[in-house]
Amino acid sequence: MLRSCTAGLRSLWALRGRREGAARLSADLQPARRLFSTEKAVHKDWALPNPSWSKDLKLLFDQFMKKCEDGSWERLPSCKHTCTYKSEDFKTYFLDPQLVEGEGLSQAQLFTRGFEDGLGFEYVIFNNNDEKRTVCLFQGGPYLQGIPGFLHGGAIATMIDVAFGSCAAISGGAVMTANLNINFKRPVPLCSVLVIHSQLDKLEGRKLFVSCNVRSVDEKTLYSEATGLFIKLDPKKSST
Ligand SMILES: CCCCCCCC/C=C\CCCCCCCC(=O)SCCNC(=O)CCNC(=O)[C@H](O)C(C)(C)COP(=O)(O)OP(=O)(O)OC[C@H]1O[C@@H](n2cnc3c(N)ncnc32)[C@H](O)[C@@H]1OP(=O)(O)O
Repeated sequence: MLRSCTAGLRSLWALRGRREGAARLSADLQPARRLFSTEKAVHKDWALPNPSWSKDLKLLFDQFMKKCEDGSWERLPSCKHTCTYKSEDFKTYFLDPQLVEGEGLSQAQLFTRGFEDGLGFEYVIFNNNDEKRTVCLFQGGPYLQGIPGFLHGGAIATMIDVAFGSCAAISGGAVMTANLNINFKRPVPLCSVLVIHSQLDKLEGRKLFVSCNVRSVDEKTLYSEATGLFIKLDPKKSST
């Protein structure tokens, strides 16, 4: 079931014009930290198989878990309510203390994890840190329909953005999407499994250029190709 979102949450990341000084932030963020820390109680990892996962998705998951055994790949855990992975910079520099007053962040959750099992985004991301690439295994559920029987392009774009974000974060840490370009080449049947291969192509100062292809499980069908630009957040800039 889709959950409701407060007006405050909608502006969560649109905070560049309202940044506070670092000293003031560290004092004012105390309520925010309390909110985040209470969420540790529900620290479930959603990037693990559940009964809605198809045979294909489970099979691929097992294959990649095997690749993790020698340390070359790692599975990224995924939490619904709070980010634990390299997200401290976001909290430190981008969280508006005003947002956490009242109901604020208590209802915040990751967009892609806001659906009941199997209805929305079912996915897991594996990182290869040495090769600076990721593989995202994604099953798009019935609530992500666009054209009848097919996945909504926005859902594909969302998943590409998430996969890119993880790939860019390998080298960039706290990054944000600046640009996404997607070529949708074939419609994706609803509830099918997609494999998104992302890689870092170029690192230029704070700019991380990434690209990906989105394929069927057997790799025979190329559904989409995309490129993206991510910017490593600059703490000096963001605290002025
Ligand atoms: C991704 C997270 C990964 C880490 C976190 C791990 C947690 C994991 C947990 C859970 C996974 C969840 C994953 C979610 C993934 C979703 C991500 C999103 O949806 S992000 C929301 C949408 N994006 C925005 O709202 C940005 C809005 N834009 C901005 O805030 C700024 O424009 C920003 C930060 C992108 C850049 O601003 P400046 O002030 O820091 O930097 P300036 O000086 O403007 O640009 C730096 C360089 O980049 C170029 N640049 C900037 N934007 C460009 C653009 N659109 N196209 C081309 N070049 C651009 C500039 O020309 C400049 O280049 P020159 O250094 O001069 O060569």
